[in-house]
Amino acid sequence: MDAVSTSESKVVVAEQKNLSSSASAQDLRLFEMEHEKHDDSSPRGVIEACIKNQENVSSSLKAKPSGSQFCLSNPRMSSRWHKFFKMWKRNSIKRLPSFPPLAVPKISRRKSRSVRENVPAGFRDFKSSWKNFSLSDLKNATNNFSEENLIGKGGYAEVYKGCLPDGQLVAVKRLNKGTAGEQEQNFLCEIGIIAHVDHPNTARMVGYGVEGGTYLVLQLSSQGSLGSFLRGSRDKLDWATRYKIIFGISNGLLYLHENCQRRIIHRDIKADNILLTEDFVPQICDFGLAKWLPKEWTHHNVCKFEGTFGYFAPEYFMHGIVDEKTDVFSFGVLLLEIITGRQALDDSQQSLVLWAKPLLDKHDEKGLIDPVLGDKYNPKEMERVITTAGLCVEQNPLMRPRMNQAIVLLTTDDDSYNQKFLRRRTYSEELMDASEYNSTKCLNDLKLLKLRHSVSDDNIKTLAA
Ligand SMILES: Nc1ncnc2c1ncn2[C@@H]1O[C@H](COP(=O)(O)OP(=O)(O)OP(=O)(O)O)[C@@H](O)[C@H]1O
Repeated sequence: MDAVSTSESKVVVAEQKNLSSSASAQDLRLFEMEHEKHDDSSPRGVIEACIKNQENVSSSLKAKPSGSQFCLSNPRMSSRWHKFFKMWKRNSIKRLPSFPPLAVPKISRRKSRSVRENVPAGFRDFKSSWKNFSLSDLKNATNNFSEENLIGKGGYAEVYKGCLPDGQLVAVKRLNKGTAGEQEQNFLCEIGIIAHVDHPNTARMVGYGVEGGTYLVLQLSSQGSLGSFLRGSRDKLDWATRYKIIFGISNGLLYLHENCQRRIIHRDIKADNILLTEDFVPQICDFGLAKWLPKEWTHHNVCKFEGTFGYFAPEYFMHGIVDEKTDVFSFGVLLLEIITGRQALDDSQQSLVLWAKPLLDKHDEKGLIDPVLGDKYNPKEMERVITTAGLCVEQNPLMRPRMNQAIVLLTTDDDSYNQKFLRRRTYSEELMDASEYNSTKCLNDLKLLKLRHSVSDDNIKTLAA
């Protein structure tokens, strides 16, 4: 049996909106939360937009639609995503061959063109190749969801290895944690993001199932997760493989942040969410927490504190701020794990960032590098990865590189670029002095966090890293 991967340090620490001590920041957060509810750019927003479109389509066949009739402020819209899910389930059981948004009513060619033009961009690209699996298809594939087929467990789901009748190996993700409503929501969020994602370094979906639960069917990554190599008894990875993995993850993350149709922030970059193909090509998976950010937004504020301890950027747990730099911080933690062979949080809940910071500051490469590697690594590559990791886990987001800069840092020996970046850091350091991310503020916020959520002193130390 394959080793079962678990993410026990996964947390959902509940409402965090009162953490910020400033009233105006809170007001802004509440205002943004209100906007989030009507945000066309979130997965749910797009799904609502789709229903809006579908209703427009059907009414356009019956009567002249009034544009405002379907605006998001219409009270009927509030429960639409739920209606959508119900409709989907109903259609699904009728075994529609493809994802519902493509199943628009039959209309004339001219109307069809105007309908297509009205379909939100994301929905035009929903994969018609996705298969809709019945519950019995999935049971047959996974040997009735047997223990032997269980290959992973996360905070939201259990993942089973499966084999389709044509011999294709798949991973069946059964979203079975939380209430039925939460399962639906997680399912729609994940599917809403993954529909837009198409890159060699992101997980590939084969289909879905909505009968007797909610299921995502993904291509099987036969080497399992990077997490399973970093802990446990599997053979340790050599440096060439580690470097290939680092390069692939950085490309995948750059794609999500900058090159995908929408700006996607993953929010849960960690070793367990990096799958490895037979040839150790890394694929970012688990888009359950991912967020879309409209181009014009600098960042997003979240009201629910979700993610994995050990990978949180300080601005995220202190203020709920989500943007590219929160992913960059988690990517930095991941780099440190790959360099050192240590975990983001060890068995005694000590933070890797806290442990590594003094060594990074002293440029103590020998102290950082995984002893398993001995001297079997490319020193230039190692130096570049260490420098990049150090920058990515900077406490102040301004000092962290964007992913396109991280890739240059990881791949170039051009000292002038590195120096330019490091000079910018000096300026940012000055900014940091004036910023709210000073240690007193940080400790105050952490004490509040402790009071509100019974976080242990050890975790406070960890979070302060
Ligand atoms: N396509 C796949 N191929 C092989 N293994 C997979 C695949 N998808 C998931 N897994 C395994 O299952 C584990 C859990 O999957 P995933 O992270 O998607 O679940 P989750 O409940 O959303 O987790 P999390 O708590 O991180 O949100 C992964 O760490 C990995 O070990």
